[in-house]
Amino acid sequence: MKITGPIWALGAMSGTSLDGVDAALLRTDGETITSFGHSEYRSYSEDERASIAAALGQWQDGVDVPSAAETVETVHAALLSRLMVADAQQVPTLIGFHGQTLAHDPDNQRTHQIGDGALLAELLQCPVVWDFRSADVQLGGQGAPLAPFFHFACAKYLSLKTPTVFLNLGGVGNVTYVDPSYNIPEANGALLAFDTGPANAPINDLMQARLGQPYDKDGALAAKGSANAQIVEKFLSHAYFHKMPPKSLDRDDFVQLSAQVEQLTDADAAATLSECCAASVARAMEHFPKKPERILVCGGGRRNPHIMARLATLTRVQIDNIDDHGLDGDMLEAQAFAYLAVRVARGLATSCPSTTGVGANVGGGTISHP
Ligand SMILES: Nc1ncnc2c1ncn2[C@@H]1O[C@H](COP(=O)(O)OP(=O)(O)OP(=O)(O)O)[C@@H](O)[C@H]1O
Ligand SMILES: CC(=O)N[C@H]1[C@@H]2OC[C@@H](O2)[C@@H](O)[C@@H]1O[C@H](C)C(=O)O
Repeated sequence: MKITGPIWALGAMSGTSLDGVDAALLRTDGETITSFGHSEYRSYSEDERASIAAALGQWQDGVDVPSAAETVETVHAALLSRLMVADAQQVPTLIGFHGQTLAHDPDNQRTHQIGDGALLAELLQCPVVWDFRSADVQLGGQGAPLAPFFHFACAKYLSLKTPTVFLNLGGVGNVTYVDPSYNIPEANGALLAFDTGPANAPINDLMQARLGQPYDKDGALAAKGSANAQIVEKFLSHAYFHKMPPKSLDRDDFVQLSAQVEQLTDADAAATLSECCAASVARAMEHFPKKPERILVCGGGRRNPHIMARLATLTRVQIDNIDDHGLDGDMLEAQAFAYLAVRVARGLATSCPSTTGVGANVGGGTISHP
């Protein structure tokens, strides 16, 4: 398809925290953000979440995967079809569909997202860009994070002038260091991105297992406890923190952390896991070329005042909720995949050496037409 100017694109992401699907409209030419459109969130029901959780870690479309893939496809189809007709002024001509990551192992050049984009293209009667990560990992990259080019565009949209960090606190945490004084995102020094460590996933798992709740609302439980310093120290000695970026994580790469807090009270366990999240972001600061002026936090973790306070203390950098800058911190990832879809359709790169460690700029993603 030929794209000669800004179009409305619809992006969707089902993230590693397994809470639900975000979908958002964005008007862009794949370089500049023209405007942000409607968005909607659809949480997974307990059964849907359980079907996906049961398939985590699987590489093949085996016995459990079809039901998880079907869940992902059905929920996306319903949500996306609503947004396609939400506003006659925002009708999308392209969809960016991330799917749900079940497993991620870039060292062995593999990553697995479920959800069939070709099927969605048929159902929605709209071209769908999907399978964004495979090309990058096959070429030796990390395949993640992929939001950095979009973060660069957001920095321009916000007219930022100084080095800024975008921090996403989802199931896993990831950062993009942006120096907006450069004109092209691929330029060396303009972008550096990597996963910081586990963020909400271990906290959610703890809350579910011990209290039958999906997450630690407002960090209330963590705020009542004390972090176990030994466990945090051991966590920070993990080889991942000694690796140079770019680097990325699978949701459950730190699964041993959950076992380590087993003996702690609920509150101390939540405080310890929250501290690990904040401490791993503080560690990430070591890799940035310059001290950023501020960290703009997006993703569900920005709603956790306990983690936000610990971030401010540990990083000694101003921590801002990205919403206070006029963006919607819940929707950045969905918007990122709308943006990346347009880039794929235009043959532009979606990752580069400083964002995924791939040898040269890569345009990932497959386009399926109805
Ligand atoms: N009020 C709140 N208090 C504490 N935590 C919250 C709150 N609201 C959301 N969260 C956390 O944020 C999570 C959702 O975050 P988000 O939607 O950014 O994750 P995701 O997109 O699934 O993950 P990823 O970025 O890893 O793909 C919830 O599962 C919960 O842990
Ligand atoms: C393999 C995979 O799905 N990774 C996700 C995950 O969730 C957060 C972090 O880990 C990030 O690297 C990535 O998602 C975002 C959207 C990204 O690619 O930028």
